Amino acid sequence: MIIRARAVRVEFGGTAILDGVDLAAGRGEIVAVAGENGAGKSTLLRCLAGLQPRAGGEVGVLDRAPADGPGFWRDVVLVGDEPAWYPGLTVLEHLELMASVHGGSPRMGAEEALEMFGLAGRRDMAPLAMSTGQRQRLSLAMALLRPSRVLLLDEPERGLDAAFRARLASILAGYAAAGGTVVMATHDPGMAQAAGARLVTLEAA
Ligand SMILES: Nc1ncnc2c1ncn2[C@@H]1O[C@H](COP(=O)(O)OP(=O)(O)OP(=O)(O)O)[C@@H](O)[C@H]1O
Repeated sequence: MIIRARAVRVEFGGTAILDGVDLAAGRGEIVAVAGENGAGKSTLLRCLAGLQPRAGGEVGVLDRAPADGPGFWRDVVLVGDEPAWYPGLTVLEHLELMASVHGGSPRMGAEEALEMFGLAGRRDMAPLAMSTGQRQRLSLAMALLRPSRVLLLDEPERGLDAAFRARLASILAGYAAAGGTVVMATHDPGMAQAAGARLVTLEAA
């Protein structure tokens, strides 16, 4: 198993938000976590990313405990809240920066990412001058350009139009077909199904 969470418990202020949560994802698998607002999907993803202290249970990612350190983030990509954009850098330059930081082995070139994510016409813009959905496309493009083995996505469909959600489903299916593992929180079961995801529902604790 690439990802294994067992009996996870998270508390905020003494109240359990997650209790007895199990989740597993293998190589080449996409797991979509559904559930009502507040069920704890983002919290679970943060546990998998090693960013959320647990009151109980175990979490393993790539056979080790997730830890917020460079070794971990070389294999794992988390796309959650909107990232901070670098002032003065264009859309293309953000992608080039990501490609160069990741040591000459990006999963695709910056130009290819622009095409794949429908941003070719926005290449010279500042990210903050783009729409919400366009900025989400750029977040995803930067995540998919990096070499990785695990993608953790928190509502990746956020702000995306229907046509691009369909494209995202096929991009994620391709990532999994190449051996990657995806866990995503989502409110779009159709997109999850189109990606070939296994759907699990998180009940509020
Ligand atoms: N830092 C925090 N302090 C206190 N409570 C928190 C904190 N973070 C999250 N919570 C609570 O934990 C619960 C789960 O939140 P979480 O964001 O994980 O839910 P979610 O399933 O991702 O929801 P949504 O579908 O709205 O994104 C919520 O009730 C929220 O209020």
